[in-house]
Amino acid sequence: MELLKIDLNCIKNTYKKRPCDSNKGTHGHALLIAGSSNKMGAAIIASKACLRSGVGLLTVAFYPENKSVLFNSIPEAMYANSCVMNDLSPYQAIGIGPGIGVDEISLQYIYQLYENKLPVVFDADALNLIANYKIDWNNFNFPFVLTPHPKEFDRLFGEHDSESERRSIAIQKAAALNCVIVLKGHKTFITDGIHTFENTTGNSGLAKGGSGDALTGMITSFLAQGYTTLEATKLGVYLHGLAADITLETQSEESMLITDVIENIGLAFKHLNSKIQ
Ligand SMILES: NC(=O)C1=CN([C@@H]2O[C@H](COP(=O)(O)OP(=O)(O)OC[C@H]3O[C@@H](n4cnc5c(N)ncnc54)[C@H](O)[C@@H]3O)[C@@H](O)[C@H]2O)[C@@H](O)CC1
Ligand SMILES: Nc1ncnc2c1ncn2[C@@H]1O[C@H](COP(=O)(O)OP(=O)(O)O)[C@@H](O)[C@H]1O
Ligand SMILES: [Mg+2]
Repeated sequence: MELLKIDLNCIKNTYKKRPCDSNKGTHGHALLIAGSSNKMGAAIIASKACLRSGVGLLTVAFYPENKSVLFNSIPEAMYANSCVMNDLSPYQAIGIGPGIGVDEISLQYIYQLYENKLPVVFDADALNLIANYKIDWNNFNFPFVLTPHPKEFDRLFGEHDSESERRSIAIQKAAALNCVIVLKGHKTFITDGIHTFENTTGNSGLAKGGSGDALTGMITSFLAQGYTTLEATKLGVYLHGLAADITLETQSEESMLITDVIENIGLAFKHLNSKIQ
């Protein structure tokens, strides 16, 4: 199977310019299920990255006691009480997992998705819940993306000794589960079981807590805007890495924070737009 590079040429063919007569409804409404009392940072990071990636509306679902944390840091986002999150009709895409924890309460979020038809990004603790509670993949009758780092990948699909072993299992699993798998790392690998891609952007400034949470927000944003699971993951992974590379102009790989990277998503879009006629 040919390994295609996710570079500017590839992304130029994926990215659709924003129409000048659009409105917030045109760009979709994303639902992020993220954060818990000790990990509200994960929800804030994912939300900011989601909004910076062009979504029309964003609702974040988590425990009610943390409501003010969201409103104080992201006034653009709306809030849904995660305990009564049974009406998914307002949304176009769902991202679930960053910082939600792996207890029985968080498990309910996974159960609530069973009847859903919207595309879903499963990340972080959502992946750990699927692994810990041996959730049957047949419950997921909707398009979905898995975004594991190597440790999460091994929790889901068994221990592997090398990255090449993980890549070949990822291809098999993506084909069998009819999903897209994003195996994160230095050169993030993406597969839908038919095609394989390797990202060319990003640097070790991203090797810090919260970087993956931002990626989940970005991919969810692109799904809500109508990109397919494969397009949304390619765009998200490429722009996430490009924003980190642009951040090297003002920060080092050591000093870079994921919040700096999120602030540069705009420059990453500008760079991409400047290359498109
Ligand atoms: N500010 C926050 O609230 C943060 C919340 N986070 C959340 O905390 C929860 C736990 O996630 P973690 O990922 O930290 O914990 P995990 O225990 O799942 O994984 C952490 C370990 O995975 C390994 N790993 C990661 N990437 C690797 C790579 N490319 N190659 C080899 N090994 C690799 C490393 O050994 C690392 O210590 C998640 O829900 C996550 O979303 C984290 O994202 C950190 C920031
Ligand atoms: N050395 C590196 N070079 C390029 N990208 C990296 C590097 N290390 C980590 N990343 C990227 O940073 C993100 C880390 O995600 P993850 O491990 O889920 O972090 P967290 O859960 O703390 O948010 C992934 O997108 C990964 O590809
Ligand atoms: Mg993560």
